[in-house]
Amino acid sequence: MTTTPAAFQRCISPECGHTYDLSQTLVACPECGDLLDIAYDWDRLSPPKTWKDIEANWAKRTNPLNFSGVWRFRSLFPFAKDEQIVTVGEGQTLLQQADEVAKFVGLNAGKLHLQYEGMNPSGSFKDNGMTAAFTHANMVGAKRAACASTGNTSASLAMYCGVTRLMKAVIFIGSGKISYGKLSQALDYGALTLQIAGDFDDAMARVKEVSKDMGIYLVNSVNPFRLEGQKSVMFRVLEALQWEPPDWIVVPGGNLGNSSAFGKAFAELKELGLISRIPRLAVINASGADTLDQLYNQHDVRWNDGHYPRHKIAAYYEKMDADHAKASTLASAIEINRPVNLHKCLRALNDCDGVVRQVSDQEILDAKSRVGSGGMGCEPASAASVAGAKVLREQGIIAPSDRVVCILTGHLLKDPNATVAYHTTDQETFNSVLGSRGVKRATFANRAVAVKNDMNDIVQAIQLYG
Ligand SMILES: Cc1ncc(COP(=O)(O)O)c(C=O)c1O
Repeated sequence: MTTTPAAFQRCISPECGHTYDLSQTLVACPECGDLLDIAYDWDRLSPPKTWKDIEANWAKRTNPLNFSGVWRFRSLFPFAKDEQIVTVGEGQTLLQQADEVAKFVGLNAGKLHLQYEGMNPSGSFKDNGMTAAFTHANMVGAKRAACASTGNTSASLAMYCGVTRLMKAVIFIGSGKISYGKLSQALDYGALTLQIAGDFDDAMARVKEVSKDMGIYLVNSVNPFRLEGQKSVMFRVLEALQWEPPDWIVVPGGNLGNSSAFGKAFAELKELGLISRIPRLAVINASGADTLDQLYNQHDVRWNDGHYPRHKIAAYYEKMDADHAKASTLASAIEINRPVNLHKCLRALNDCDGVVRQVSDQEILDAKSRVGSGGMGCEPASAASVAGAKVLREQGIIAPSDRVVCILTGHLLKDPNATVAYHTTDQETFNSVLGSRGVKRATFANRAVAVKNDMNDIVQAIQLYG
């Protein structure tokens, strides 16, 4: 008789590979300190054999689990019983063909798709993973949940706590390191919000310590359950493309949870025989927070069957500390110098024949304005994906005929300051918000026209500019 459960936690290091029961609350392997995966013994779980098997599960949309764009794929991450799942209807997001943005990127018409994760209930992709972590927190009877955040994780956690009343949210943010849109969510949804002196990396180190000491459930993406939910972004992309994998997935890289989750999703889908080809993955750093790009492209750090060069990574961080280097980009959501999922991301890059690039704040804002002109828009960090796709196109790594999916991770209204400053005619506002970050011009600005409250002047302005 087997005693190992069909779903369990497992250390990602092949040298360790220790497994743990789902009932344990862990954010690192107790044996070796590396990251943990949720693993499945598929032979005992009778996984779906075809996409039709999966679709059959969601015929009943009145079941909230099938309404959720995350949980309707639950047969691909079966760690919870239906009655344990906590959902607020997350993941109702859209893959949209974007021909105007394709022109900007340098792709043929019909070849660029934008995955609008800003349409989630809290306005960012985080809800995909939060519903999964929150479900696990509920399974283990947590009463408090905590995170460090650049703003979107905290908004999402605060929302799940506010809606369900199942636990209390404790949020750590670096002081001055969060946009007002995101801060307003945490405050309004009733989270205990701790602004600590320091940046995200400082807040992350603290929340880990405090959670351990006080037995608070940690929902940052070091929590392996988060990434199980985030796999569903790729399931929805495939669904929208009639289950035909694109050539490229391009995603902004901050803590590297998305990229790690996407790589895991594709590796598992291939193992299950649901796809025959894995798309290539491009992870895009902001230039002011480029740890992955530096390690991958300058220091040749690779997954190497799980034997990644720890000494090189440690030396890089030691130098960063010695130099007192701090991340700095107006894409505040990815202003992170110590990405917690680095090792998993290296695995994803290996599995998806990946590439890493960095883009400047100027490139991010120009790309953002092109996305916005398409009518939905995104926050600055999200536009790193589009800016990165453009760079890869220019370098000839992405071909004009490749089918590319860029992930738009957060809603335009999360950070209106950057957007308004980009379009402003007021030099002082431009300089204080953008100029200070090295942004020199608003290439695609759509300036407001100042006009007297006078019928003739208004008509003239419309005739002139409209
Ligand atoms: C809008 C947005 N984009 C991208 C990221 C980075 O995602 P990841 O940490 O999965 O790399 C974040 C993380 O906070 C985010 O809020």
